[in-house]
Amino acid sequence: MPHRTVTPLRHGEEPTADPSSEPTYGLLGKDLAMFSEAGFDMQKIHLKRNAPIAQLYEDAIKYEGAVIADSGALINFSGKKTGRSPKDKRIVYEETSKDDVWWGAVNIQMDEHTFEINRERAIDYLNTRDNVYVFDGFAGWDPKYRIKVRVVTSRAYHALFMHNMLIRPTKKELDEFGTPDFTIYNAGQFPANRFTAGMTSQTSVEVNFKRHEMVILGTEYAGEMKKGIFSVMHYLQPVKFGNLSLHSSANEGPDGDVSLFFGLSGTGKTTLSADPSRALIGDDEHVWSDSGVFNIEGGCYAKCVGLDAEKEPDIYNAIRFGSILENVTYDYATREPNYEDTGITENTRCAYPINFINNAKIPCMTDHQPKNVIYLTCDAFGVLPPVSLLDEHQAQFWFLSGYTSKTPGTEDGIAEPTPTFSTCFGAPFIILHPSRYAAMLAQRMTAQGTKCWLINTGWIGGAFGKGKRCPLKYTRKIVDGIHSGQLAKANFSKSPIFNLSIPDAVEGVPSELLNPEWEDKEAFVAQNKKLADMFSKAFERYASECAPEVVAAGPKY
Ligand SMILES: Nc1ncnc2c1ncn2[C@@H]1O[C@H](COP(=O)(O)OP(=O)(O)OP(=O)(O)O)[C@@H](O)[C@H]1O
Ligand SMILES: O=C([O-])CC(=O)C(=O)O
Ligand SMILES: [Ca+2]
Ligand SMILES: [Mn+2]
Repeated sequence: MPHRTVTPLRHGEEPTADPSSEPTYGLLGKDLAMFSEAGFDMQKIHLKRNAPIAQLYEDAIKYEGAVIADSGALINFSGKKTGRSPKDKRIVYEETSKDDVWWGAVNIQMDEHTFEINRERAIDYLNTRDNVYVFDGFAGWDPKYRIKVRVVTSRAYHALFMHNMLIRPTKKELDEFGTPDFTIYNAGQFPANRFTAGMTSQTSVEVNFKRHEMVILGTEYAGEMKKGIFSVMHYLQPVKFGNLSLHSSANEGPDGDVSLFFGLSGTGKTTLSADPSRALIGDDEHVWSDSGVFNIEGGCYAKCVGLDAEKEPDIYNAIRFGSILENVTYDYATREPNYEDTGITENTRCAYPINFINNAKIPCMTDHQPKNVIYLTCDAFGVLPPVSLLDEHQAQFWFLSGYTSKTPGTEDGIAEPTPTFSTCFGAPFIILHPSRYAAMLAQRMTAQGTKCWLINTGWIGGAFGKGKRCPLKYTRKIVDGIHSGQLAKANFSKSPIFNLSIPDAVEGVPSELLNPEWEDKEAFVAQNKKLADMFSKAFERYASECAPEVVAAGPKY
């Protein structure tokens, strides 16, 4: 490609006025025809494929009201929706996947015809835009199991987000990209028609495994795209390859010991996997294959609320040119992001390419099998110990339960700690019956002799309102103790009701902190029972699918 020098522009002049010399088109012949066949008006729309970061910045600033932060990151806003919309997510009922999908509250059915209507609505909308952005990249670092993903969107910010979150192709890979394995049509700026069959709001996020497509209407929250691809992997990896997809972060120590950190949103996957003494494989979505562990993504999507340069330096320093801050407010005079402000949402985020983390392991995969699996839970009841060791049946019980608690303030209408049981630590993303993932996990952990730990990053010394959140510095020490092998050698005592094995000492952590018991012992036991009741109720729906030992590994009283 010959270089073209652009002379200074006059006010209002477009730098890419001549589309034939647009360096980022990169689509010719068959590749271009693919867009016409999909319904795009190629005479009219200005298609920018894998555009350079700088161009996406310019467009986001010009057309979307984005601004540049003092660090060089791009600050964007997602509009009305500032989090995912699980109630508006649907899976198309069709013959190729219908027998594998776990239909119900998590995977809501959509018929094929309605998908066609929404797909056409999305493409019609995109055809009305002057600029349409395409990002072609990969999901999955292991070349054996990766898929080619195409994102088509009307917002430069969405293209940059997926540039950061997918695996970026080399020039050669882009030239030879060919037909994608999966395509996202993101028309999130445009609403779904509420009178279309099955629509309950103006938001619709829908996945069609037969067409290998996803359509987004009525939400501009960028996380929908990332978690949409995760859902695709939760189907493809087990069904096509026999691999286990995981809502977890992963890192590797200097001796090649791999840890997986499972946990629901906000429990600490990103925070705890960023560890200066270990190489980061990834912060949110992985696959445990026959040959090891690989990251699905090319980037991280970190929570920004209360972000502190001293407590989380790796994440703080990753926020620079190329990173996207989402729904973070800023000081108008200095362009400094205000991480304390939750005025727009608690769920402020930053998306950055994983290579912005100093000790990222690139390529983001390992041929070592996990030595430690850590379940993260943020317990607002103040019942669970900061760390405990689970036996193999408890490991399955806690995985299927997927417990954490939401705390007041995070969501509207949450007045007291609200337990959430999100199976496989990620119910909104799973496609198959949870017992299929649980069985694969158990089989792998047993085969590898993997140890399973439960870490409570939530309240200790009392429930929410009385106790305090376990200080991050102590949780980090606990994680260090797991990695050094020190914790496995500790003496353990059993907790009441939940029967968890609690170590008596962890280097750098005050011993009294390790035992969750409150001064008021009666109140502590009552609180244990309250939570245990919730566990038992939540587990009812899985009980018939698991071995009696797994059911028996739950709380007893
Ligand atoms: N003891 C602790 N351990 C871990 N995180 C803590 C602790 N105390 C407070 N935090 C805070 O909790 C939050 C954990 O969020 P994190 O981004 O790691 O969640 P996540 O599991 O990656 O969620 P998601 O899947 O939504 O990305 C951070 O804001 C972190 O600063
Ligand atoms: O998907 C999102 O919006 C953020 C995330 O990682 C999660 O909720 O697990
Ligand atoms: Ca995260
Ligand atoms: Mn996540």
